[in-house]
Amino acid sequence: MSPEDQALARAAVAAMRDELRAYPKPGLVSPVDTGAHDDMDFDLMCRSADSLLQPFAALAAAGRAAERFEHALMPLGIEAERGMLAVTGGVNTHRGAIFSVGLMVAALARTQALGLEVTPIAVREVLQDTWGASLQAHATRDGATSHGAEVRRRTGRDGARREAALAFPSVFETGIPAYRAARQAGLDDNAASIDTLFTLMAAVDDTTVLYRGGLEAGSFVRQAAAGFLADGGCRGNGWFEKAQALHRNFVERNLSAGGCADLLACTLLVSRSCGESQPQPASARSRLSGPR
Ligand SMILES: CC(C)(COP(=O)(O)OP(=O)(O)OC[C@H]1O[C@@H](n2cnc3c(N)ncnc32)[C@H](O[C@H]2O[C@H](COP(=O)(O)OP(=O)(O)OP(=O)(O)O)[C@@H](O)[C@H]2O)[C@@H]1O)[C@@H](O)C(=O)NCCC(=O)NCCS
Ligand SMILES: Nc1ncnc2[nH]cnc12
Repeated sequence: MSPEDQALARAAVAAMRDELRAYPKPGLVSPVDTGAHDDMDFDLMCRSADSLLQPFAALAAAGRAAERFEHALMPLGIEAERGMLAVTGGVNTHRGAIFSVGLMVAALARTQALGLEVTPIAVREVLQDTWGASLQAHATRDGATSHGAEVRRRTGRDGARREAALAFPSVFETGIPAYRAARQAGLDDNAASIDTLFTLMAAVDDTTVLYRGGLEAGSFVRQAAAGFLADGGCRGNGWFEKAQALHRNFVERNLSAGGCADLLACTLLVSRSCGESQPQPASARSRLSGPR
């Protein structure tokens, strides 16, 4: 594995840790509380993210060499899932992230290897050209016993595998533009991440929500997120308290959009790898972010 592969793996884990640190995220785990989860907390999730350093470096190396999804990327992903479950004592902390962030890592590495300028458009095109056909086959593969497959049978809604087959519209058409606009408006990294999370929640069919609460819960999450954004999102007055109130509401309803959290991590990884997020001066940070 090259130093470039290792750097990409470190960037991926950093993006996942930043997603974890962001607060307030409705129903999700953060340093403040465990949200709507009784089997995982912030420390466990950080250990889970850290366990992915070596697997992501291996995925970067495989991606750089344009190795095939079925023969290289998928077995590496399954191996990473095994490692994660060993670290967490069997709790599914990051199965979705291994898949989505792992594919971003592979696509970023391949984009570098081709000598292309690393932009969101280039990364998406490389993902599509290199693994698009395999990801489409993966999306329609029958016989999976996952929660996502059960949601598909019960509701007809698709999740992570369809998202990948379409080369992650939620990341490239929703998350990255939202994060870019939020940073350009002067929001600090926490507020921009929360604003992006709400934008994703308003747009995505998240199978973790649909598994727990069915289509009704899916509509509630999308409407709650759209309402927050219509009120100004993280640019509006009192956004922090409003997001905290929604967080409490989601916990009461036992809802949490784990898939959107993964898509936020993908957004942070690709945005930063494409040089889209520069650190801000401390004065702007304290002016725009709510209390932590
Ligand atoms: C492709 C797989 C991810 C399998 O996908 P499938 O949909 O068949 O199965 P699930 O096991 O349900 O996993 C999907 C996970 O993806 C996240 N997700 C959900 N909706 C979306 C979406 N629209 N777009 C993208 N991603 C989405 C989500 O992951 C997060 O939530 C998990 C934790 O949530 P929690 O509520 O706690 O859920 P559980 O523990 O399951 O249940 P309870 O607590 O309620 O009891 C956590 O994983 C987050 O990351 C979905 O869970 C994939 O597994 C696969 O094919 N793997 C093979 C390896 C591979 O190919 N890797 C590729 C390497 S590049
Ligand atoms: N912060 C978080 N809380 C719960 N599930 C998640 N999956 C990925 N990130 C998560």
